[in-house]
Amino acid sequence: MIKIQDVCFGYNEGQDVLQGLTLEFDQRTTAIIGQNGAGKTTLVKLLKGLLKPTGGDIWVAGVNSKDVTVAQLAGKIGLVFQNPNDQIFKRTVLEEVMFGPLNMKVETAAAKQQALQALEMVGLADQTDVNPHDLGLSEKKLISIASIVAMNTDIIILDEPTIAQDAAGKRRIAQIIEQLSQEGKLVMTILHDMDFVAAHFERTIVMNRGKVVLDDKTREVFSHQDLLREACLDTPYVTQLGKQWGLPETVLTTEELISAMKRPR
Ligand SMILES: Nc1ncnc2c1ncn2[C@@H]1O[C@H](COP(=O)(O)OP(=O)(O)OP(=O)(O)O)[C@@H](O)[C@H]1O
Repeated sequence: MIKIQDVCFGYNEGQDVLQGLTLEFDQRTTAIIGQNGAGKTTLVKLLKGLLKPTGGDIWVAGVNSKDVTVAQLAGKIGLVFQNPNDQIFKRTVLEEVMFGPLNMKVETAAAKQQALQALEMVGLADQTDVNPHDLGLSEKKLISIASIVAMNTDIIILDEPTIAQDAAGKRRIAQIIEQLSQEGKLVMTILHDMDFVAAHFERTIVMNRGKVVLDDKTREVFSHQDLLREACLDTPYVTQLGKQWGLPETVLTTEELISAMKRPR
C-alpha cells in the first residue's frame, strides 16, 4: 500500500533528518517507535504529502507522492495529528467530523452517516452537539481520530494516540485500531508506550537518528534489548519481568508472562 525507496529529507540544507529510508507497508498493524527527534513525525508527514522528499521516492497506492497534491492524497491517506488542537476548528463535534467527508465532496447525508459511524466507533456518538473545544484532551483526541476515520481512507496514520488517555481510553484506542485493521485498512501508529505496542501491533519499526534500525514482528523487535537500548528505548515492562524471571522467550503480555511462569522450571 505504501513503498518508500531511498528517501532522504532535511528541513535545512545539508542536515538530513531522514537518511535513505527504504520501507514497504502492508496491512499489518504497524507501530513506529523511536526516541524524541528520531524522525517519526517527519516520516509520516512525508507519507501524507505535507513534506516532499529531498531524495528518493514515495508511492502511496501506486502513486508517486511527487506527482500529486496533498488534496489528491487526502482521499488515500488520513493522518491524525499528535496534538488535536492542530486539527479541531469547528463549533460542534458533528460539524468537525463531517468536515473531512464534505471536503472530499461526499453528499451531506452520506457525510453525516460516515461521521456518526466514526463517532460511534470512538464512543462519542452522544456528543454530536457539543463544542469540541469544551472537551478534555482525551476526548479531543478521539474526535480527531473520528474525523479521519469518517473520511474512509485505506491508510490511517495515528501520531501518539495514547497520550492523555487513561486505561479505558487506551482500551478504546486499541479497539479502534483492531476494528480498522479488520476492515482491511493499513493502520500505522507512532507510539512511545512500549506496553501498548507489545500488546496491539503485529509489526514494529524502530527509528534512530533518521534511520530504521529494526523492522520486524513485534516479538522479534522486543527480543533485541541491546539494539533498543542503543536507540534509547526500553522493552515493555512485562518483557523485562520475563527476562528477569529467566524466561528464554520474549513475552509481550501479562497473560503470556503468567502462563510462562506457571511452567515447571
Ligand atoms: N519544522 C521543523 N524545522 C526544523 N527542524 C525540524 C522541524 N520539525 C522537526 N525538526 C527536527 O527534525 C528532527 C526529527 O523530528 P521529528 O519531529 O520528525 O521526530 P520524532 O521522532 O517525531 O520526535 P517526537 O517523538 O519528539 O515527536 C528533530 O531533530 C527535530 O528537531
